[in-house]
Amino acid sequence: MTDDVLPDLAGPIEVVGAGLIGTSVGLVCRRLGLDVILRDTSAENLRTAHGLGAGRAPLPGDRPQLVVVAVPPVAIADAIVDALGRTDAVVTDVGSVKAAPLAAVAARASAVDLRRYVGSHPMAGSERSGPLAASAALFDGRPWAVTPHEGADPRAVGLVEALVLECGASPRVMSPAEHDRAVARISHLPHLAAVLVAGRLVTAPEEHLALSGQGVRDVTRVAASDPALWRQILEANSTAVLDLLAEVRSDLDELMSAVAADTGADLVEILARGNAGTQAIPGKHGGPARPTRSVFVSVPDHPGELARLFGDAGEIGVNIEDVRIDHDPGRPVGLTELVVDRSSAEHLLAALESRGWTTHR
Ligand SMILES: NC(=O)C1=CN([C@@H]2O[C@H](COP(=O)(O)OP(=O)(O)OC[C@H]3O[C@@H](n4cnc5c(N)ncnc54)[C@H](O)[C@@H]3O)[C@@H](O)[C@H]2O)C=CC1
Ligand SMILES: O=C(O)C(=O)Cc1ccc(O)cc1
Repeated sequence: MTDDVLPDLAGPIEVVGAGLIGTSVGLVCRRLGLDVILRDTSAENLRTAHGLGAGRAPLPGDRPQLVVVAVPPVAIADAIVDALGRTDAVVTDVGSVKAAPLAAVAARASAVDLRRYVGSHPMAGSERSGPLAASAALFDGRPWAVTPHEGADPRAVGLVEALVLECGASPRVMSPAEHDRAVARISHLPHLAAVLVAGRLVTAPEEHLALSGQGVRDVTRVAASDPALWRQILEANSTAVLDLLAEVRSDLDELMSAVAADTGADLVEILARGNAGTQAIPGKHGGPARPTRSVFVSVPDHPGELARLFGDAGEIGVNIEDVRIDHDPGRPVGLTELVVDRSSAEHLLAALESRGWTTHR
C-alpha cells in the first residue's frame, strides 16, 4: 500500500468505454452510491450500459475525480491523453498490457500532466465482450495490478488502489515492465495454449467431439475470446510472449521425445512438472493454494434441484469453491461437480448421501 490513509473514492467516476470491464466498474461504483459518467463511441453499448444502471450521460460542468479508461488496447493511449487534457482528474486504464500505452502517453508528456496517470489491470474478465457480459461481482477476490510509472503522484496511486479495493479486488503494485512479463506467463501464454488446443478441434469428426468432457472445455474456454482484442494484446506484449513461446517450443520437442521413448521416465517427470505448476497458482484472495477435491453429484433435471443441492451443502457446512455442471440434454439427470476443500470432501459425500443424493467417487 502506498499510503497509510487511502484517499476516499468520492466520485464522480467517469468510465470511458462501456464494454465488459467499463460497465462492470460502473456497476460496482453505482452500487457504492457513486455518481458514474459513461462515455463510449458506440451508442448501442452506451444505451445498454445506461439501461443496466451502470451510469449516466455526461453533463456540462461535470468534474470527475477519477477517469477509468476501458477501451480496446489500440485506443487506450489516445483516450488517456484525452482524459488528462479534458479533466483535472486522476486517470487510470484497465488495459491488459502496461508498458506500451505508458510509452505512447509519455511521448506526449509536454501536452499532459503525466503525474495524474496511473495504469492498472484487473485480472478478471471473461471470454465475452460488451456491456451485457458485465457484472458488479466480476472483480470479487481477484488480483488487480496497479502499475505506477516513476513520476506518478502517490495520491493518484492511492486513489487507484482505493478503486481496486472498492471493487472487491486485491491491489498488486508493480512496475509496468514487470507486469507485462507477468501477464505474458499467466495470461497470454495460457490464452495461446487454449487457442492451439481448440484449433485442433475444428476439423475433428463429429463422433470424436461427441466424447467431449470437462477437460477439453476447461482447457479451451478462453479461446472463445474476441480475436480482434487478443491480436492487440499480443502485439503490445510481443517481446515477452515470444520469449515464452520459444521456451514452450523446446518443451514441446522434449515432450515429443518423451512420448516416443519407451521408458516413460522422462514423461513422468514432465507430467509431474505440470502438477507442480498447478500447485504454484495461489488460492483465492492471493492466499496459498489450498488442496481441493471434486465431489460429483447426480442432480435430477427439474427446477429447484440445484438450489436444493446448494442449500444442503450450506446446511452441511461445506463451502463450495467452484462448481461445474455437465448437462447432457438427452438425460434426465445432470452431473454436478462441486469443488471443495480436500479435508471436507469425505464429510460432504457422506452427508449428501444420507440426504438421498447420488454421489460418484
Ligand atoms: N476482456 C477481458 O476479460 C479483459 C479486458 N481487459 C482490457 O480492458 C479493455 C476493455 O476490454 P473489454 O471491456 O473486454 O472490451 P469491450 O469490447 O467489451 O469494451 C470496449 C468498449 O470500448 C468502446 N470503445 C472503443 N473505442 C473507444 C473510444 N475510442 N472511446 C470510447 N469508447 C471506445 C467500445 O465501443 C466498447 O464498448 C481492453 O483494453 C482489454 O485489454 C482487462 C482485463 C480483462
Ligand atoms: O476469462 C478469463 O479467465 C480471463 O483470463 C479473462 C482475461 C482477459 C484479458 C485480461 O487482460 C485479463 C483477464
